[in-house]
Amino acid sequence: MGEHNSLQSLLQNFEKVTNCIQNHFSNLINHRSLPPPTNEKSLLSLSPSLKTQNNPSSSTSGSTHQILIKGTSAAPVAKEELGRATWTFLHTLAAQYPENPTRQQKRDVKELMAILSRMYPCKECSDHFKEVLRANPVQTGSHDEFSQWLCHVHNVVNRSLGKLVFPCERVDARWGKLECEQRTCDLQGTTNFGDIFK
Ligand SMILES: Cc1cc2nc3c(=O)[nH]c(=O)nc-3n(C[C@H](O)[C@H](O)[C@H](O)COP(=O)(O)OP(=O)(O)OC[C@H]3O[C@@H](n4cnc5c(N)ncnc54)[C@H](O)[C@@H]3O)c2cc1C
Repeated sequence: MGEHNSLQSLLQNFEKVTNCIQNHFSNLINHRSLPPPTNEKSLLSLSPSLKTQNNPSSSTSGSTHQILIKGTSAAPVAKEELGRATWTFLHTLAAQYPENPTRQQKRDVKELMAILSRMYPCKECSDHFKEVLRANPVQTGSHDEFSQWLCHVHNVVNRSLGKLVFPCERVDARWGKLECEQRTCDLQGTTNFGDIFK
């Protein structure tokens, strides 16, 4: 009888601990999901071929392979967050832009800016950026030219948003190359045959 009671209280304690862990996890999951979860479940479907490719040992039985992410949906990205990420990308690219770019690199950078002005996923921003590009054609002649040009157009956007202007003589101190071992992050064309055909 005594043994039975202590086993029962042990099981009750175990249940409390598992409930507590479950609550923590569901709080964590709900915290990530913005906007608030609906009754719908988000489905992330993997095609059978993809699943087997990525994990050949996985079972392929059944007609569908679905991961159910209960009550979660990807949080929307704020315009500011997207802007900061894009400027980080662009200034890092400028930091790695070579002193003597190839013709292809010059073309690519111009095209990238043109595409950005058409496809940047904020219409108000891309419309404004089109005008900025028209008034300030991309300067691609060298590392200094491109990074100073980018700093200048970023300042044009800053001004239009009532933000402080950044001192462009400090752009190389603010933005560095991507941290990477053994030059594996160098822009394509800086260390290969591309340079021969400049
Ligand atoms: C092409 C483009 C167009 C955009 N157009 C709009 C728009 O029309 N309307 C809108 O609301 N938002 C727009 N944005 C977003 C906006 O520019 C900011 O990214 C956003 O408001 C967040 O600003 P932030 O103050 O965090 O710093 P950000 O402007 O994002 O800058 C990030 C960091 O870059 C550094 N920095 C700032 N200025 C310079 C500079 N001139 N040169 C080098 N480094 C600098 C600073 O350290 C700063 O913290 C645009 C973004 C991009 C990439």
